[in-house]
Amino acid sequence: MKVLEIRNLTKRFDDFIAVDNLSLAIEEGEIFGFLGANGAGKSTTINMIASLLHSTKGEIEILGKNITRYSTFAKNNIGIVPQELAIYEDMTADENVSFFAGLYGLRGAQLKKRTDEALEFVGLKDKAKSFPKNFSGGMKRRLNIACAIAHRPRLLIMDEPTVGIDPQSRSYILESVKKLNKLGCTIIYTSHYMEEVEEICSSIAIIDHGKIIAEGTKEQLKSIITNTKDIWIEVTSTEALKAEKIKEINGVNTVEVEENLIKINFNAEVNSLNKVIQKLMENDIEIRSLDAHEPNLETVFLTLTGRNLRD
Ligand SMILES: Nc1ncnc2c1ncn2[C@@H]1O[C@H](COP(=O)(O)OP(=O)(O)OP(=O)(O)O)[C@@H](O)[C@H]1O
Repeated sequence: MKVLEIRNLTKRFDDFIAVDNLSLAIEEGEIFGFLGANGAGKSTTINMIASLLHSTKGEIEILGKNITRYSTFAKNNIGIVPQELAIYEDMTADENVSFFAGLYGLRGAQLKKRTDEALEFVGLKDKAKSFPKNFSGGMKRRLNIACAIAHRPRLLIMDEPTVGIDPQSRSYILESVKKLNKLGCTIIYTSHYMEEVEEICSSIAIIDHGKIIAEGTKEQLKSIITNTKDIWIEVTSTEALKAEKIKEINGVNTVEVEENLIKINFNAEVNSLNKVIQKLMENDIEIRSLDAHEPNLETVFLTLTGRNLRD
């Protein structure tokens, strides 16, 4: 069963095309990673799925029903954890959750029960009567999640839910995502943290300039780049290094410099390592060690878009 199907979705802001004829389908039970650099079009797409923004063209179906024609059905089956926190600081935690659950039509004993369950789920039951203005960033995020799940949506959309929070809350959120998914909720998860996406997502789409440029399981995405290899060169100093000079070498796809580490992605069919080493020696850059690395999602992203996910 497809929880979400998007066909030829386009969003224009005047002359600018933020989402460009995008098609996508998500099967029930997935944790779907939606990856893209800043400005790639993720939030615009998500806002159209959540009916917060009108599309210029195209169709969106939730559980087989068009979201414009069946707007109440769509609303009741979607939960959204927005990038910006959407909680009221001067309402207690349980009042916040009840308020949002109430917007989905829950009332009386059921509203109370679902509110308690949602707070318990995110580990804030003992804070039900506290005000979020006294919460840490991570606790506010968790409350935001409780507000989005109390009405038990079949599809939960999480837009960068772990930005700027402590590691403990972060792992709490990741565990809750997995637990929610086991309970039958399908999840769309956007993040700038590639390792999070590798850890929890069963399938992934990469969006760039409003278009899906790759889609599949982690393994499928990694297999796109079997014709490349990653070599990390540790040097004593990168001060004299001109990364562009290395990038010019035939067979070098990307070069990243992190402190004393140079990460190079090569085309496996061209032997360019000798030339790279020669270039480093010419610039009096002393090599400490050299390691071959398995490609990860970061490499896939870099190879396909020519950019880091976090710029
Ligand atoms: N209301 C708007 N009017 C004009 N341009 C917009 C509007 N909203 C978004 N854009 C543009 O559309 C593009 C896509 O933006 P969007 O917020 O969807 O990107 P994103 O992938 O979610 O990025 P981020 O990771 O920064 O949230 C950007 O270039 C942005 O400037």
